[in-house]
Amino acid sequence: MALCVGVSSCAHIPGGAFSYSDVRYCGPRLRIVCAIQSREDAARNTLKALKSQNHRPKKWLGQHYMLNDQVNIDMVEAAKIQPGDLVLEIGPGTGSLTNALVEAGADIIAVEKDPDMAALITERFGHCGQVEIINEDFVKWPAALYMQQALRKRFGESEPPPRAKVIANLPFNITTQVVKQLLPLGCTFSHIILLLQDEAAIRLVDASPDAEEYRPISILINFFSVPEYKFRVERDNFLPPPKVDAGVVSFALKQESEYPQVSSIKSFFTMVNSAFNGKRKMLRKSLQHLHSPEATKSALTSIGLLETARPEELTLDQFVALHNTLNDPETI
Ligand SMILES: C[S@@+](CC[C@H](N)C(=O)[O-])C[C@H]1O[C@@H](n2cnc3c(N)ncnc32)[C@H](O)[C@@H]1O
Repeated sequence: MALCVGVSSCAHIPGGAFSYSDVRYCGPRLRIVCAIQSREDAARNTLKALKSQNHRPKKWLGQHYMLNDQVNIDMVEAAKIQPGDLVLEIGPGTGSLTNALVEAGADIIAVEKDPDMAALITERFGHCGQVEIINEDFVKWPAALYMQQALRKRFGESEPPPRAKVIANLPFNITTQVVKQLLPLGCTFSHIILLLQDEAAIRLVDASPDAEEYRPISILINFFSVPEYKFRVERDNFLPPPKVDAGVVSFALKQESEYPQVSSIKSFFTMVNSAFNGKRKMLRKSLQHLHSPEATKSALTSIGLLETARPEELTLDQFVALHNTLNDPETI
């Protein structure tokens, strides 16, 4: 538990607010926590920061800024941030979520694509040893490599190897890409907390074959993580308000030893993607460029399914069994 033992300095931050630094006791070490603005000022400061830069939110970058600091605090709580945690934030924008992370005592690596916002957040948090700002497009940024190096630099070769967390009020247009990019990185990240379009949030956590939008990404999510829908966020909490409400989702990432046992992850997902290419087609047809229809029929019946099975009828475990049966020469 972080115990604030004294205010040590006070500084002005863009947007007219005052921030302060304090000293916290965090387990074995004392830690300086900086740049905390008063909670009720979050919306006002976001507006002022944008105005001071004459900044109009850029639609093509999905810039919908959070005005309700309680949402930021709830996201930080959902990520179970502890003082000293290393956190990757995607798209910090004006820094309202960054501020909540700083307040929780995290060290933050914030990747922002918009140079204007990167400059604004550098001005706001550059003085603070807790925040490193990187002006890059996240989808082209080598997240695993950079974060592994950052973990080693902070924690050395300690055992078990420490993992970072990811938190983001994500631009909606890169949601799927980010999920696909980050979920297989269970040796680097332990938890990923994302604020998404509510419809996407519900769809991503509901990976049962009965779900309307059961797709390869549903299989991918459950293969690499344990997803959980956390809470809904009404659209009027954002500036400008988006056309739809949002929702917060948490993914607890599995480590490699916890993945379902398949002989090759690559060939497993090749099979899953091929299966759904022919959605509503029987698997014996959609998989015929990988396995003969006879082999698929025989594998399906040997794992207790009908030889007419279609991809939307199979659970993750059944896909795993199908893959392993089809790829084990002795069982066919
Ligand atoms: C929905 S806003 C969230 C801003 C801020 N975190 C908040 O909660 O108010 C999304 C942010 O992501 C940034 N962004 C958009 N595409 C990005 C990308 N490919 N890589 C990194 N940042 C991106 C935008 O410039 C914007 O600052």
